[in-house]
Amino acid sequence: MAMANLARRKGSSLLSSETLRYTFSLRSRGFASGSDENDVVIIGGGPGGYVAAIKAAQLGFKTTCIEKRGALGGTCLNVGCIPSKALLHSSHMYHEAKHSFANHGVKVSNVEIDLDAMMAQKNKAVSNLTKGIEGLFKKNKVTYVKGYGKFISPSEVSVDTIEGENTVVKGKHIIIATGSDVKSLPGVTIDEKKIVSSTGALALTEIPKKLVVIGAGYIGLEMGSVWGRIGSEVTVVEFASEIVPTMDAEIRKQFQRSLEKQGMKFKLKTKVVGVDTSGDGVKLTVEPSAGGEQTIIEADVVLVSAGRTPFTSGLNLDKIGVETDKIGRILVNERFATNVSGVYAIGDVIPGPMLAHKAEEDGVACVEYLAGKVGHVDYDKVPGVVYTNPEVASVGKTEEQVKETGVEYRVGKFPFMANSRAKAIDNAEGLVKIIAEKETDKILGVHIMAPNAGELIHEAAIALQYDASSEDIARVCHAHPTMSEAVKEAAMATYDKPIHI
Ligand SMILES: Cc1cc2nc3c(=O)[nH]c(=O)nc-3n(C[C@H](O)[C@H](O)[C@H](O)COP(=O)(O)OP(=O)(O)OC[C@H]3O[C@@H](n4cnc5c(N)ncnc54)[C@H](O)[C@@H]3O)c2cc1C
Ligand SMILES: NC(=O)c1ccc[n+]([C@@H]2O[C@H](COP(=O)([O-])OP(=O)(O)OC[C@H]3O[C@@H](n4cnc5c(N)ncnc54)[C@H](O)[C@@H]3O)[C@@H](O)[C@H]2O)c1
Repeated sequence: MAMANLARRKGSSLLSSETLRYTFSLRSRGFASGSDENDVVIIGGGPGGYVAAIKAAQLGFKTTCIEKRGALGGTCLNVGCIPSKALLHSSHMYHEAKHSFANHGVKVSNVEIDLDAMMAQKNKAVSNLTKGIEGLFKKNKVTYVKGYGKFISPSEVSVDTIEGENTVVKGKHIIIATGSDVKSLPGVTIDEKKIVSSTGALALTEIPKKLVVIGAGYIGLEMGSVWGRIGSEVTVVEFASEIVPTMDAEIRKQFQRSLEKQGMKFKLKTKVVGVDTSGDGVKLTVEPSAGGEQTIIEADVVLVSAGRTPFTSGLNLDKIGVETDKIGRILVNERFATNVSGVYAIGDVIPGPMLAHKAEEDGVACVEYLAGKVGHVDYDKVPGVVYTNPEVASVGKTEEQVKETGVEYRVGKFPFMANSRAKAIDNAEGLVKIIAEKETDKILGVHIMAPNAGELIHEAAIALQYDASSEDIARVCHAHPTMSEAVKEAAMATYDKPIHI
């Protein structure tokens, strides 16, 4: 995705005092007409769709958002980011109480897990947040239609509402934000009881004694951590030769060791070739990815987390002629326009990282372009975080990717073992790794493994966005004692020498 010039974007940003004038200019261009036709219609109310809807309304567009599930927030709020992070936090607290409190002189006895209470807390978090978005729609005057949308023409969407009626929503611009769904595996039928997707894994009613996870990616490692911390024996079967294949190799190796120390078992270079659910549990037949001798793994529950696939089912894309690629992703240009005039797409349904914050950025940029402004998303600088313990966060290129470009580079590292805050709290696993161009010292990638890596990474994200050098970070005064000082020291190690090792 082309990167817009930030300075230009700043220059073109709307001051609130200009909003009225701007809205008037939209009207004079035929927008916000006062008829029942919308300026912008969005199909899908996930992080891409609902953020695009709010931003469009804020820009003066008459906006309608159509969502089929009866709750806003999409996969992320309902069955993704939020419930998984709620369970990760609760299970972490249990694990800490059981295994770490005593080291800090906190004695607790009879630490027990109350699964119903844990699920209730997760459900409360989800429902508060989804209702919050409805509130934001009202505040911003976004019309919310609850139902399944399908194209009748490039400017008309027929909606089967959840009340059982049908209505047609018209728009000058229609944005497809229908997200993604679980990628199924041949011969493995998800029943959300014994064989579950992430959705089922977020709502199990009993702690499985044995959990087998298919796919060592984001979902497998996060959900495997949740259930492993509260008692499941977790085995992860991964087709590739490594876990999270997109991660920097050095960080990935340390990460795998850490998960193994926590009890997670890995069967790498292995594929599932058969599933038998006829007995009490599940029997999985696996064999080496390249073929070979078959073995059986037994499980009470199997989680299928081998990726997600764009969701466009029932939209009638064929009817209006919207082009997709071989794996069903909608093809768009740098302004998120499809090949059909007036139809756009954002989020998980188009190419790029399948992440909530990326979908949000797409949504904002797409409607900014519609408003004649300059949108901005740079897929090379989207941070990624695996919310395990420790967390692993990264932004920019891995060392392997930099090597492939042929650019000469330097690497600076700093372990949390040498960070005073990490030692003070007795949580010093992990490191910061910075990769910078040798000639210019420009930062190319930052990788962090630490308990709060998902928060620490944003300093690096800003640095990358502003083309900073490692010396730029190193010369910024960082508060003491903080984990962030490890980022500064890693930066010092990149262009010169660190102080504390
Ligand atoms: C278990 C799990 C954990 C995750 N954790 C994270 C995380 O921690 N951080 C992160 O960044 N990402 C995470 N993700 C990924 C994140 O959820 C997605 O990247 C994000 O939700 C994509 O947003 P979206 O708006 O493109 O699509 P979605 O969130 O999928 O929203 C699309 C919406 O469109 C609706 N829809 C579809 N078709 C129609 C139709 N025809 N008519 C009306 N409505 C329709 C759907 O009901 C859905 O609500 C996680 C995903 C999962 C499954
Ligand atoms: N923390 C987060 O940001 C977060 C959390 C959860 C999900 N997500 C998003 O949701 C998407 C889907 O998550 P996911 O974990 O399902 O996918 P993933 O792409 O992260 O990982 C899938 C893994 O399954 C492996 N795999 C594929 N086919 C296989 C097979 N037949 N047998 C064994 N292994 C196989 C792949 O090699 C890969 O390692 C992610 O790509 C991510 O974008 C993000």
